[in-house]
Amino acid sequence: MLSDLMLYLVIGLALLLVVAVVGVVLVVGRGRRSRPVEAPRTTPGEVLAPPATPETEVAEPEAEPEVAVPTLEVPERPASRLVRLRQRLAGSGTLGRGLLGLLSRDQLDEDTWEAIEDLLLGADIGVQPTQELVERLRTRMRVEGGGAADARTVLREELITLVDPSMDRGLQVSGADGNPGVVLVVGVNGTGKTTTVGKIARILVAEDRTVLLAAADTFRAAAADQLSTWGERVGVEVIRGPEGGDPASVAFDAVKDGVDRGIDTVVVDTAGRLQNKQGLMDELGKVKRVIEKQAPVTEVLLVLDATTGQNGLIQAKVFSEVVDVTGIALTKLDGSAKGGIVVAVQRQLGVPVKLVGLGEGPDDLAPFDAAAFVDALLG
Ligand SMILES: Nc1nc2c(ncn2[C@@H]2O[C@H](COP(=O)(O)OP(=O)(O)OP(=O)(O)O)[C@@H](O)[C@H]2O)c(=O)[nH]1
Repeated sequence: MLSDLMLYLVIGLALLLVVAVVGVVLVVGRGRRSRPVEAPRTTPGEVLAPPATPETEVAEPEAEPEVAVPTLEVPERPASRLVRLRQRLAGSGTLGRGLLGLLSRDQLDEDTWEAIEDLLLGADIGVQPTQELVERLRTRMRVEGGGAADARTVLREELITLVDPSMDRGLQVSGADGNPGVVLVVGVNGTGKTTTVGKIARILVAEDRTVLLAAADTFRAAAADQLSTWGERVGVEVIRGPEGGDPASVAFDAVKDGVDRGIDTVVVDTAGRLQNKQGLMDELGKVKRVIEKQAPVTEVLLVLDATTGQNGLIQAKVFSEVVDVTGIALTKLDGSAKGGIVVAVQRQLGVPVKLVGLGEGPDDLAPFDAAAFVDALLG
């Protein structure tokens, strides 16, 4: 009897306990859900997702508020970029396919050779290199000729010879005697100069080098902003000056900073207004002289737009007379059916193409390689 009473008492207490626990859980849960969300604090210029409206209820389960940690991008390593060269050029590889089609004909008559010549000239290879190539192709096809496979081998070898695999295409990004390497980037506005500086910074970061960028294009504030954005994405500092200020002073400050801080490479973006040759000569000459009070310039990289054809060659000539150009970055090769400009510009300046721009994406800049380029052309 007494034990029955005790049993009912225990069951009753247990039920009470369960009701109490469920009640507490419900009250706490509701309290949490109705807590207003704090609007995130922003500072000017910060890019954030649209803020949640205060007082709105947040759906369950409640997540810990995310702290916006700026994540740095990890740029692609240069070696894997060459794969893209093949894809991008294959799209506009009319030159390679056209040449192969003609050379594989059973009868290589005069009309065919003329068509081959027209194709080469149309791809901006230039008159002299075209004649040389056609001459060599004629001889070899006569001696070795016959069949599409042979045509491909002969054409590949001769195109590689024309592009010249013996040229040193390494970008000089290292300084001597503890100085940083200084890369001075020159070229007409719109060729992709600022973009190329940003892309070079990414390549250097991918190779674990410390980098500083100098926005010495002080004529357009947007150019410095553009460069700052490139820098922020990979954690590279950008030295800039007041709009309309002296470009040489920005370049000097950046290189001095680079020397003081033991930076590996300083890349200097310049303005390339071609209003007249004397003005350009004065400006670029001063930038280079002033930099060299701190450390020697190790590379003068001329940025050329591959789609501008003969115009690009004229620009190249003017710049090479003003500064001692040591390498060429050929941009927008992805949008050009005129890959032959590589040959023409190297011949004109006697300077190697060291980098090629293959698109607007951040890692669309690849080190140039003669064999990979020809293979990409031939598809
Ligand atoms: N398709 C393609 N577009 C490119 C390439 N390189 C640069 N561009 C584009 O070309 C345009 C001009 O590039 P910028 O870097 O601003 O040219 P810039 O010579 O510095 O000109 P300013 O900034 O006016 O001094 C931009 O829209 C780039 O995205 C490339 O390799 N391929």
